[in-house]
Formats: sequence, C-alpha cells, structure tokens
Amino acid sequence: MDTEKSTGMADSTPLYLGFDLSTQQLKAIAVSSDLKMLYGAVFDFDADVSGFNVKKGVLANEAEHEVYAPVAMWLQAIDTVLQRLKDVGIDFSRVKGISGAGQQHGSVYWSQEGEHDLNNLNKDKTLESQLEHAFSYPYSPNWQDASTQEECDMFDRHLGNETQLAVDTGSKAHHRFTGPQILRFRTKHPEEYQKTARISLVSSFLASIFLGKIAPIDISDVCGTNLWDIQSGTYNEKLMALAAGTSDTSNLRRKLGEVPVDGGGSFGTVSTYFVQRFGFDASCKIVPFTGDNPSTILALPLRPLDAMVSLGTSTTFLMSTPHYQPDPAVHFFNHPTTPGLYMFMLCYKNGGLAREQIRDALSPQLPGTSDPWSLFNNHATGTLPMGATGPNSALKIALYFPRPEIVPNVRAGTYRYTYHPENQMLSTENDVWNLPTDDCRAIVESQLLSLRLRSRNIVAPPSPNPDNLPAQPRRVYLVGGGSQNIAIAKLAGEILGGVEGVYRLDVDGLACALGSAYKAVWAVERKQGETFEELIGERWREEDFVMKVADGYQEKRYKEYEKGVEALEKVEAEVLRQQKVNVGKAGTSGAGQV
Ligand SMILES: Nc1ncnc2c1ncn2[C@@H]1O[C@H](COP(=O)(O)OP(=O)(O)O)[C@@H](O)[C@H]1O
Ligand SMILES: O=C(CO)[C@@H](O)[C@H](O)COP(=O)(O)O
Repeated sequence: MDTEKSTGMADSTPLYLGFDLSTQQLKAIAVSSDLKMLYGAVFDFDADVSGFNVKKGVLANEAEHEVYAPVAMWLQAIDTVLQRLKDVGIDFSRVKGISGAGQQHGSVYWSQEGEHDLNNLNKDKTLESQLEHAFSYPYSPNWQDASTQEECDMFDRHLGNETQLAVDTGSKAHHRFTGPQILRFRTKHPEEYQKTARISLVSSFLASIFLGKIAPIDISDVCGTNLWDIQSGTYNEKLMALAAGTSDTSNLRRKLGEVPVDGGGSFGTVSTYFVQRFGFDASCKIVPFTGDNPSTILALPLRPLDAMVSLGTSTTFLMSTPHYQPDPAVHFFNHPTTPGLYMFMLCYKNGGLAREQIRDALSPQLPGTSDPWSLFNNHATGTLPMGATGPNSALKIALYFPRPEIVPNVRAGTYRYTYHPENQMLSTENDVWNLPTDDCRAIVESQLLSLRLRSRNIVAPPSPNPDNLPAQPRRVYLVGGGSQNIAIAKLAGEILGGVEGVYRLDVDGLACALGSAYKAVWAVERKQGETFEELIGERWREEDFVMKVADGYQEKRYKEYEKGVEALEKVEAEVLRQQKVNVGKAGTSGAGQV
C-alpha cells in the first residue's frame, strides 16, 4: 500500500473506495485517480464480529445442507471498516465515488419497512442497531449452500434441459444460484416471502446501504441467478414464473427491481447517514456494485487469453472473452463494465478450506519458520508429479471435498484413486498412498487439473505460434489469499501452462476490492464512450502491481499432466457413477471414499 505523504496542506485530490464483502471478510480500500492504493481496512468475520458464532464467516444447518450468513454481521462490519479507514487517516470528503463487490448469488430479503429505515438513519447510532426491522429474514443464503437440489432439478427441466438453461442464462442450475434459492425460500418460508418488499444480491445489498435506498442489481451479478436471459437482456419470464410460483411474475419483478445495463452509471449519491457520520461529501457517487468474481477481473486490464485464478474460500478460474460459448459445465456472465464482452468462470466450493484441512493434518510444522504453509509446500513440490515413478507408472489422483462440490456435483468426501495409464483403469488400494503427506501435492494437482480440463475449449494457442505451442492461457494471474503460496504457483505453471508465465497480483489479497475501486474511478472520470479497458489500461503500471512468481508452460511437464487430465476425468466419472449407485442408500458413501 502506498501511503500519502503529508505536505502540511489539506489534500483535496479525489479518492475512490472499493469494498469486497466476501465469505470471510469485508475489505475496503481507497485509491487515487492514478490507481495508487492509499488506504485499506479489513473486518474479519470470525475474529472481529461480536454476537454471532460464525465459523469461516458462515453458519450451517448440516441436516438440510444449508449454509447462511447473518445480515446484521455485515452491517456491523460496514460500520467498523469505515471507522478503521478513518483511524488510518482517510479524509472521506475527498471520496468522489464508491463501488464494491459481494460474494455472488447470496440473497438479502428486505422487509416492508426496510427502505424507509435505510433512508432515515440517525448518524449517532450504528447501522446494526437501526436496521433491526429492515429485513423480513435475518439470514442470507450463502454460495456454499447445497440445500436446493430439488429446485435445481426443476430449473434444469423447466426450459427442456440443463443445456438450454445454460444457453439462455449462462449457467445450468446450481444450488447456490439465486433463482433456485428464492424458489426454496418461498416454499420453506412463505410468510417471510410474502412480507418481503425487495430482494437484493449481496452486492446490491451493500450498494443499498451506501445509497440509503434499495439499489438495482448489477448487469453482471444478475447472471448468477439463473433468472436472467443473457441474450435478450431481460428476466426470463418462464424461469421467473417458476421461482414466483405463478404465471403473474409482476410481484417477483418488483422485488428484484430493474437491472441497468451500464456498469459505470451512477445510482445516485451517498446517503446522508454517511455524510453526517463519516464526513463524506454529499456529491459522492454510488457506482453499481458487482459480484466478487466480476470485480476481480477488473483489478487489471485483463486481455483475452489471460486467465485469473482466484484462490479465496472458493477457487475460481476467470477469463474475459468476446465469445459466448455456454455449456452446462461452465458459467458465462455479462462483463461488469464492457458490453459485448463476457466473463467465463469455473467455480469450486472446495478451495482454500480444503487445502487448509490437509495442511492442518500435518504436524509438527517445520522448525524455524513462521509460515504455516511451509511443510505443506515442501510436500507439494518435493514429490514426483502425481506420484509417478516412471513414464508409464501409476498416478495418484484424488478429490478432496470437505463440502459437497459444485464441479462436479459430488457429495462431500475424500476420494483417492490410483490410475493405470497402460489400461486406463482405476484402483483404490490405499496402501500406495503415503498419508497425510501425499495429499499435499495431490490436492493442488487435482484442483489445477480440473481447471485445465474445463478451460481447454476457451484457451487457444498463441498467435503467431512459431514454436507450435498447444492451447493455453497467455498469462496466468493468481489472486486471493492462496496466491501467496509459491508451491501452488509452481504447480499452476506446470499444469495450466501460460506462455508468458505465472504472475501474482501483488495486492495483499485485495484484488477484488481493487477492481471495485477501479470501477469507481472509471465510472466517475471516464470521457464519453471511454471503456474501462481504455481508461484503466492507460493509467495502470504493470510493474507497480504484478510480479512473475513461476514459469508457465514447460513442454515435458505439460505433456505429463495430459495423462493427469485423462486420469482426473476417469476419477470424476467413477465417483459420479458410485454416487448414482448409492442414490437412495441413505448414509452410504461412494467406494473410494476414505
Ligand atoms: N500462503 C498461503 N497459502 C495457501 N493459502 C493461503 C495462504 N494465505 C492465505 N491462504 C488462504 O486464503 C484464504 C482466504 O482468501 P481470501 O481471498 O481472503 O478469501 P475470501 O475472499 O473468500 O474471504 C484462506 O482460506 C487461506 O487458507
Ligand atoms: O459462488 C461463487 C462464484 O459463483 C463464489 O466465488 C463466491 O462468489 C464467493 O467467493 P469468495 O468468498 O471465495 O471470494
């Protein structure tokens, strides 16, 4: 973080705020017009919250596979983060624009009084203490929720099949997507649904707080609902009817509100509460808040064929592309700033926390190091790729899903296999696994192999291509908490390739908040018709933000991992087959699960 040098004179140069309301933390940063990060503050839900017994930012009802977060906890976080920014010296009166991002898909249910309460806040009281009656339901279903299988089946069937749903909305039905969640909410909590005046996504909830009225849903984040028809740019009437439970969808439409097309338009100015309590200027603009993944791709001027791997609680693989190639295995979203571009995404539920579990099974830590990942990293890179001792020897491949996984849709469990390339067979003899150490390499490998498998149709060879390189990303950018990890970076280059190498966006895990702050800069300072890529591309200094952390494409390793992709496909197919066989046998876990 650059710090502002005091000249003794009041500095009146503009500042822009970016927020990131993700699973485990609320982060905020302030940047200048020339994109320097000047102030930052974080509220960690587990460590900082009072009154809520959350674990990793959420609560769970395991019996129904529900995962949810208390909305009041987020209100507490907003007040505290602003106070923390003030404590590090920010002058809020310089802030010209605020944008932000929220963990995707989560929904917030406002009561009939919600908007009135939001617009009549007393500057001497906290948000949490004043918005007690603003919600018809106190919790927001979290993206890790897996309670909506039945509703997903209905969504997938409703337009014919899951492929058609993906073609129309950018994704097949997913447990966490807001449409299936609203359908379940309406049937499980009919009274609360009936009392709901408005439904926000987490991103538009956060925007609403700053705006002092219910903010519209963002053009990119709305694609995480399974309700938005991407091609026609409207809510899909049939899917809305399914979620609403009636062919008259006007009530649900009112609850969701309009979706403005321009990601850089202004929703209006900051609410009086923030002017009076924190000293914001009354002209400060509120710019559409988007999803945390769409915001992350705005943290740098991402070029086509650049890939971002976000290693947060979830793992996501993100690319910006002009080609809309929907498929049930992947997600497409509208780009958050640039019409005609799309965001391609893969999203895994079992990312950071699954790796942490394996790290924590190792003990003791290496002496003389304070990095809790050092032993994990030693095992991850100090062993042979996939445990193979020779060119045709067996490969150790495993899936680590402490929570039910999205990609593929598999029950919670650890599934370890040995793959025999000569006959393409799998076996489950556990004695070949050296546990727990082999898990360190295997979890990183299987997570990255899955990214390679599922992004192979969206990447392309470089052009020109004198060395005849295979299709792969141009650069791989690592972001999010796990991007600090050098072992993951090394394996990312070996498995995913990357013609120019693997880079880390060196912003202390603040990429998502940074993307939002840049969006605010662009929205307020853009000239007529100037795109986000043009404005940010012009001002962004690569050397200030990214560093190469590992080699990318290495021919020998890339070829070796081709077998890994083949093995992973087999393992996933086998786990899915076992899961089908076991359907109906309550409490039974698939063979290979250990
Ligand atoms: N050096 C590291 N190696 C691997 N993982 C790390 C490292 N540092 C942090 N993490 C992981 O980063 C995760 C948090 O990332 P973050 O992007 O802040 O999450 P979120 O945005 O979901 O709240 C934690 O689950 C933690 O395991
Ligand atoms: O569900 C998704 C994307 O579809 C997740 O990526 C959430 O958006 C939460 O992200 P993090 O808290 O891991 O950043």
